[in-house]
Amino acid sequence: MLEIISGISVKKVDEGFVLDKGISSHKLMENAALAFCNWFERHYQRNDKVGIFCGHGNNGGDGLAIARMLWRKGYDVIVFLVGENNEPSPDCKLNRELLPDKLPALSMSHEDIAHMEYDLNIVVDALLGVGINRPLEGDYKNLVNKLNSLSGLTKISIDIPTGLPSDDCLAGDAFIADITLSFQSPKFSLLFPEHANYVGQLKVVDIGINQFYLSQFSEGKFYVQKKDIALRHKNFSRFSHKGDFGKVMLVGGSFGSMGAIRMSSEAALRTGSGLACCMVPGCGVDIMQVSLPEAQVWAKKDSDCIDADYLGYNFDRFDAVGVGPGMGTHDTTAEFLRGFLTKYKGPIVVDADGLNILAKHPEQLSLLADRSILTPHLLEFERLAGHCKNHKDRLQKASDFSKKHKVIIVLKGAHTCITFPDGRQFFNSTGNKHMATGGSGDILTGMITSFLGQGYSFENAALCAVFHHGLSGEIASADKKRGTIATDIIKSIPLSYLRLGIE
Ligand SMILES: NC(=O)C1=CN([C@@H]2O[C@H](COP(=O)(O)OP(=O)(O)OC[C@H]3O[C@@H](n4cnc5c(N)ncnc54)[C@H](OP(=O)(O)O)[C@@H]3O)[C@@H](O)[C@H]2O)[C@@H](O)CC1
Ligand SMILES: Nc1ncnc2c1ncn2[C@@H]1O[C@H](COP(=O)(O)OP(=O)(O)O)[C@@H](O)[C@H]1O
Ligand SMILES: [K+]
Repeated sequence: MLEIISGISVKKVDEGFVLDKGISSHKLMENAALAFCNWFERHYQRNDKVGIFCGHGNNGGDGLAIARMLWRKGYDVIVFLVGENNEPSPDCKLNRELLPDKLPALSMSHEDIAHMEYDLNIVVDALLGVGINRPLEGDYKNLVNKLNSLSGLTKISIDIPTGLPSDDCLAGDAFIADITLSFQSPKFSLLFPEHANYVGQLKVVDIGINQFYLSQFSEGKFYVQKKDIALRHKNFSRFSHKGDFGKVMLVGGSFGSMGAIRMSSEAALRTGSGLACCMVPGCGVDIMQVSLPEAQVWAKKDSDCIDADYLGYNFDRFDAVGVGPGMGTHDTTAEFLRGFLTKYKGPIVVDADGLNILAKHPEQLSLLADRSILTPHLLEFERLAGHCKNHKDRLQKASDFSKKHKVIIVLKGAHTCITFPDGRQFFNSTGNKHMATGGSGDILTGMITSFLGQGYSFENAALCAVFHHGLSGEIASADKKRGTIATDIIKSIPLSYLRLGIE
């Protein structure tokens, strides 16, 4: 699991690793540059004209090393030097000296920036990295704004777009990248929705600092990738029966909103549940039975929403229950939820209108069993936890809320963040904007409930479900892009398992 560490710690990791392993900081920079070039070679042609803009710190040093390596590989490279009035860092200085004589390197004066006209296909931003300690000013600011105004070329940031602070929200200007290639672990602020347009696609490349070493600097924040997830799955044997795969109940739906619970239920089945039963109002029985014959249905005749009469049902026969999709927030439904939370002490997932009811009746929060999983999107979270100034504040509030109520918060969005009561936060790496389509959250509810029902720990259920949900979204949208709809994501759940070699 990749550690997400603060900018200050990056510096300590860097210095400590160099001391501990007896390698030079120059060698570490060479590793970083090589990792960048290996990635670059896989994506770009040698006839592309590459402009590499280098500052006076170690980020600039990376850019200079990259320029030298790409030029040696036969790329058409021009280096632009900025901040020459500042004292360069030692490794930046060394890499300036190591630039081959024949490689064009231009010092950018004030005037050059104002009148810059080069025919480039690719701009590489190696101006400033995690060492930024104030908003951009002077030449750096002018150049970043100039580069941002260029269109029709690919813009790549090294480690972090110049101008973005590594742990805080942006104040001022920043480079707008199409792709950001972050070294070793993603910097915290790259995961904030406010910065999405600056970061573009996020890639993380290994530069050889091992995770064991990094874990000394752990701040309890992790970036979850494919290799972290495969091992968290349970193995089922040749003799496994329906019971081993779990019986789950999905509660929700109301007149005119039956699609949500239908999708949650199908997602639970596609995730592998042995049995899925849905509890719906009477008006939804035909819809469920016709559209999802694999699910059992339990309902009260002639009802339009789940009400307190549903409390007579024996929920204890289920291994896990998901509650909320399409359920509405009627008073009688709130009464049901109060009774249900009092009665059922197995693993639960609360989503959508279940969360909206909790926001309207905060006294019900104390009824949640420890480690209940709540899956709010950003707005649902604010209804529960109050207004958030920005994403950093929101993440802190998620941590406080999780600790206070001893629940797991799955804060949905790009890089969905899973927060545990002990303060750990896991950021997901899968998914894309095409998942921002009605119903995709209902699918996640079904998936988490399914994993809980299969006997996964709370942690593994949340992590595996969020990862597969995102990967299913990526697979579904590969050819449908903007036309992707939620049911496409459900159909791709089996393919997501296959990508991880899980049968
Ligand atoms: N372990 C790792 O991950 C590795 C990290 N590596 C790389 O190192 C990068 C971090 O390097 P870094 O610390 O030298 O910082 P960087 O941002 O290049 O320059 C900071 C300089 O800029 C200045 N300055 C600050 N704000 C400013 C402003 N607004 N406008 C103008 N100037 C400003 C400030 O000086 P000041 O002016 O305050 O005296 C300071 O001297 C990291 O992002 C990664 O690319 C890899 O090489 C290897 C392994
Ligand atoms: N830009 C994005 N990148 C990655 N995942 C996204 C993005 N937008 C939305 N998602 C995912 O799609 C789901 C949307 O959930 P939600 O907002 O509850 O939708 P609904 O209420 O329509 O079911 C979440 O799991 C979220 O993480
Ligand atoms: K940069």
